[in-house]
Amino acid sequence: MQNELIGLVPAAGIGSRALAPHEAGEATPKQYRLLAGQPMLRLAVQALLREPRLSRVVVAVAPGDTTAGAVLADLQRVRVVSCGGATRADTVRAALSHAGCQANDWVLVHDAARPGLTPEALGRLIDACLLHDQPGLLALPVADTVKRNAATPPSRVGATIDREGLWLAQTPQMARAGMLLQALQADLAYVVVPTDESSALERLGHAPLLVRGDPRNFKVTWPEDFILMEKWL
Ligand SMILES: Nc1ccn([C@@H]2O[C@H](COP(=O)(O)OP(=O)(O)OP(=O)(O)O)[C@@H](O)[C@H]2O)c(=O)n1
Ligand SMILES: C[C@](O)(CO)[C@H](O)COP(=O)(O)O
Repeated sequence: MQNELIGLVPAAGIGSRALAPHEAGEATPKQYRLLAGQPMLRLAVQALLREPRLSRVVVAVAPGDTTAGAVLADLQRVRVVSCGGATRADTVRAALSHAGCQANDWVLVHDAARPGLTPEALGRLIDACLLHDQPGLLALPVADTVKRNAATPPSRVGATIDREGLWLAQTPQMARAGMLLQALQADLAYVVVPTDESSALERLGHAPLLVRGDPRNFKVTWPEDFILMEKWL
């Protein structure tokens, strides 16, 4: 049997940085906020489903979350699992165990907060990983001059960082399911939690491929990002 390509969307975050200062803690998690009339999670899942090589998409939500089931109910090839954890890495690790995939299947982990994923960028990532039989991720070379903040407030420049060779990581990040699960399990021994799948793989000595992403695939993180993403969409 051929190895499956499976989308995995961690969607158990609360979107704290997306809250405007006046918004209460009761606000809707950002993945369910509407963009062009559609919940952001639904748009991110649909972006994956547009790729015919993906056999299915698994969406991992926080225990007790009933919203995802409702907003994704009519989509084929989608399964919601309630195994969200305290960090994104915890959510992805648990979802891998619930996804029913074989060790050699490919998993494409994609943020619910990146609804602007283009079919071209997704296709590039899959082509590269399959061609080289290597894990990989979408990313963009840093275009701006990079500053490090000084240690003491107020914010001021502590140093200018050489941007040569620096890339900003996006998602999807693609790897064999077995390799990724092993990396995320090994990672439990570290104090610093990996913020993406690539970091976990790097700690095991892997060097995921950097595949050119797309500016439209930015992560909706701050309140003003909703307006920008809506314009793109
Ligand atoms: N415990 C967590 C934390 C994050 N995520 C998911 O990881 C993706 C990227 O995370 P981010 O954009 O940082 O989302 P939040 O953690 O929700 O945002 P914030 O850090 O601002 O609270 C999102 O799809 C988010 O739902 C998750 O599944 N489980
Ligand atoms: C995985 C990721 O989107 C890569 O840029 C990012 O690391 C996740 O966001 P977070 O802010 O680190 O949770």
